[in-house]
Amino acid sequence: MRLVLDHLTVRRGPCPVLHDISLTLAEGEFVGLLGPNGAGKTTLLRAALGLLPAGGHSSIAALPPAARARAAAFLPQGREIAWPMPVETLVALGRPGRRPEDTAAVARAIDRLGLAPLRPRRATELSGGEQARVLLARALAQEAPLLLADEPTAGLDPEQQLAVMTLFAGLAAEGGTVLASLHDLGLAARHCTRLIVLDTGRIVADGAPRAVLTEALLAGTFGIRAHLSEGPEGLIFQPLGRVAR
Ligand SMILES: Nc1ncnc2c1ncn2[C@@H]1O[C@H](COP(=O)(O)OP(=O)(O)OP(=O)(O)O)[C@@H](O)[C@H]1O
Repeated sequence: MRLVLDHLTVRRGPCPVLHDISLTLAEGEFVGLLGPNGAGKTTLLRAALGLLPAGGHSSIAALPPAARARAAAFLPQGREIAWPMPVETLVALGRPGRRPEDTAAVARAIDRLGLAPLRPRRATELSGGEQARVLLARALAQEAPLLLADEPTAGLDPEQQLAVMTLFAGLAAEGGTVLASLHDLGLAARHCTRLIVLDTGRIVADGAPRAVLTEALLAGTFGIRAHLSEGPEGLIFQPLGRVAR
């Protein structure tokens, strides 16, 4: 499902923290939403979903609540689980209902995140990274055509980070639309089909990873210099140092 944002603007107090964002995400795209701390990534995701008051238009926020819940799944930034319930019960919260297809969707989400061994454990007794994967499984159990994820790889070990990026690329390859905020530019460069970079609430770059991650953008927006090359398995990106802005 397409996501269309048209002149989306969010104010916090007197200051706009998201300025006039217009973009269209198509089926089959895995888009990395990048930008330094405070750039507006979380604000954009939440406003697109209608979770924040915003000016302009979002095709998802405009839907009635039930249609919105079917259209879009959201992984918020907060990862702490407060409910002492078994992993399987928590994942099933993403897919309430007792039809066979609901049970199958929950089982698929548990399987996709490699959570089978943790299924009977109490969610509050898992490690931080394990809890993060449980919350992602809950979002995936919705099997919505659009997935918005706020820093989905934060707190995960390298294998699990790669697993999540591969999973998201697979969802896009199957026709889904994925928008994920990311701080790891290497993972974004390698796995995303498109990168959108925010800086102080505005889009400063949008396109294929190789075209977006220029020396000038890395220095001007992120304050870093980096190595970027084409490897046999895709782009290789390694931050090398800070630069004066
Ligand atoms: N409740 C709030 N009240 C006032 N300002 C806010 C509020 N929430 C966020 N902001 C401001 O909005 C701007 C964008 O914040 P946002 O959380 O969207 O950034 P981000 O790109 O997701 O950052 P990070 O990478 O640190 O998670 C920041 O300047 C932040 O200080």
